[in-house]
Amino acid sequence: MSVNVSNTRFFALIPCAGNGSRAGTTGPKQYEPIAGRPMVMHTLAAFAAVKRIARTLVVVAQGDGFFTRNFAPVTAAACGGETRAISVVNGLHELRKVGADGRDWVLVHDAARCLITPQLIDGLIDACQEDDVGGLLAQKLVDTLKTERGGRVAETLSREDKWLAQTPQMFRIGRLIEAMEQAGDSVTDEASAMEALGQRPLLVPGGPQNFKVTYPDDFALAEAVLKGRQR
Ligand SMILES: Nc1ccn([C@@H]2O[C@H](COP(=O)(O)OP(=O)(O)OP(=O)(O)O)[C@@H](O)[C@H]2O)c(=O)n1
Ligand SMILES: C[C@](O)(CO)[C@H](O)COP(=O)(O)O
Repeated sequence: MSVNVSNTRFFALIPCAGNGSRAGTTGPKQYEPIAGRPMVMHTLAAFAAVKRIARTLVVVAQGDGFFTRNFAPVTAAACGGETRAISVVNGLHELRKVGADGRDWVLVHDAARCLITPQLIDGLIDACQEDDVGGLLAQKLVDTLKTERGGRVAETLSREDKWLAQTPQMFRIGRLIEAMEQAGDSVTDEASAMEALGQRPLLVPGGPQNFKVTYPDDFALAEAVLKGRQR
């Protein structure tokens, strides 16, 4: 059964309060320069280009002065928590405080996925806006999948039904708050919180370029892609 989409709005929530401990940077990785500007500014530029997004809220760590200094055209809330899940829940409550309705949609997207494009965001909205549950960008597994025991292969699994979860992940704000609060502080994405409520989010093909900058080598790759797009 599809839902009435006429009055619902779309919000974006960008968790940006991590330390980037795997990235090997001196400060939080999301502010490292990539292709001429801080990583998170590429992420925000993609969302700014999607006109049907009513408002973008960036969740930063307490004491983070980046958005004050940079006067970025976004709302920043210093309500980041110990884990990504806590940052997201706090951000969702902040969205409700600034006027979002529980039935409005939210697209939660990692600041660290700075190669997201307006086309991918629009594609996710188009695919999910009439769905009862919502969904996420994801990438079908291309490699052969092994499990490991003691440094050796334990088993080769079928890759036919395996996808890598990406962001944005798009759900109704009210239901997502309920799901995230029940799932707890260590859940690693929004879809798994919804799954724990018995929901089956839509898998919407993203792309290999929408990777999360996580390890030191990822910065050069992200820079090459962004510079390629600027040409
Ligand atoms: N407590 C946290 C942890 C993460 N994030 C954000 O969630 C996104 C995905 O997290 P990840 O890439 O794992 O970032 P970090 O937690 O910063 O990295 P690491 O695990 O290497 O420390 C990032 O945009 C990050 O800033 C957040 O808002 N609050
Ligand atoms: C949400 C996410 O980017 C989907 O792949 C991922 O789960 C974030 O996890 P991390 O452990 O914070 O890197």
